[in-house]
Amino acid sequence: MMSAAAVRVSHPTGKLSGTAILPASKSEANRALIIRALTGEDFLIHNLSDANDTQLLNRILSTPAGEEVSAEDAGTVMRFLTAYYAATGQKLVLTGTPRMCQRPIGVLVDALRTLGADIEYLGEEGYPPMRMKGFSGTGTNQLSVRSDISSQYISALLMIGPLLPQGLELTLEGKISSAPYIRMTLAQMAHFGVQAKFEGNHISVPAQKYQAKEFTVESDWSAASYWYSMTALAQEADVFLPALRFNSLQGDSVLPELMVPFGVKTEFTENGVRLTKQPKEEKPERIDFSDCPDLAQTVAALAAGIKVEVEMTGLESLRIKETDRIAALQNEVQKFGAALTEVEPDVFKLILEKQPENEARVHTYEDHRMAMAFAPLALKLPLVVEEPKVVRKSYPRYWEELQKAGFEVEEVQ
Ligand SMILES: O=C(O)C1=C[C@@H](OP(=O)(O)O)[C@@H](O)[C@H](O)C1
Ligand SMILES: C=C(OP(=O)(O)O)C(=O)O
Repeated sequence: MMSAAAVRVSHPTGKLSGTAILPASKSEANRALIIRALTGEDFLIHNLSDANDTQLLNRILSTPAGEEVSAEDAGTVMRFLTAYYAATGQKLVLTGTPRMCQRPIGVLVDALRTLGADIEYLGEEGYPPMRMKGFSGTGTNQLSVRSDISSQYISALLMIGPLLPQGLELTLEGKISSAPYIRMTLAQMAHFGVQAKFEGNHISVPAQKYQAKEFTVESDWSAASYWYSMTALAQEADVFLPALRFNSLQGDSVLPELMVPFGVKTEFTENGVRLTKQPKEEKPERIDFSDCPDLAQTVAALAAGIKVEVEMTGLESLRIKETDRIAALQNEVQKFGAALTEVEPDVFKLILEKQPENEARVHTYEDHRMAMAFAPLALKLPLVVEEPKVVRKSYPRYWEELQKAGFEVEEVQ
């Protein structure tokens, strides 16, 4: 199924029940892997994600680096390794997929150069591939970095901060996008014995040593979002998601609150989360995705599927992810009778225009979240998802878990 050109997805009963297995968080796993590499010691990371983004980083870090390393399509791998190779003075070429070479990295490279890294762009200035040429460490420890493009640049810098001779004093300029991911980085650094201070727009990381220590990766709240969407779309639903925690490091754990207006009830139990349907109480208001950009596609697809008009903001960073996610959403929601229109700068309104297509064919733009966000709409009408293998980036078992939940997933051309 993973290699099929497309899958036809349907759900004969529209009723969902049972347990769905989530992948572990690739964000937490990739931070733990980088920090483990920085300690130079071996310790166990439990529940390491089977996501390709994590398996790839684990492979790269556990084998001697050759002359060229590919981060493939994994943003965290590209950004975290750039800082890691800079700080450890490794000399090699860092590249990725053609799309990765269109995802900007200039803010991070400029910051690392200021710290004393020698980095050369091999293609377009500001974009991978880059040649990492060593680290002189003669730079300052004071940095001002734009924080409105990607938090991954900040996380990458923070993780190498304790190893720099004078630590790191980081001033964040502009809006702080994806802020929970910065807090996740600091929380994981604290787990490994490194104390930092985040006040206002300033982060201070004194020079320190990481302590080798086991770490357990939590289940992935971003992946849970697709089960929230399925619960909202099903006629009846009672879904159990094991191992999700209320006190999560992940910003996407806002889902229980965010999904109330869509009619999903969340109960936390000792072993995980139970999702059931409840009446849709109120119309969802304008939703700001600045702190949880990976949930935007889930919500846009769901709103089209349950025919709820919604306003979405905080979407700037979506243009530079696995694909231009705004353009991709605008194309695909149309097939479900909706339109996503920018009504004022950075405010997008999803409105309902016409009847959904019979058996819509969803294009996935090499973006795992396009496949996973639209597949739940099969609870309403059968649909076709192209390039189903894209899910391997973060949730390789996605289609198997759908089948367990009563979906029919059949290979087609
Ligand atoms: O640090 C991380 O693990 C991530 C940060 C976010 O990216 P941006 O900071 O680029 O928004 C998020 O979209 C991505 O899936 C994972
Ligand atoms: C944006 C994502 O990943 P990355 O930026 O790490 O490629 C994602 O998983 O939605």
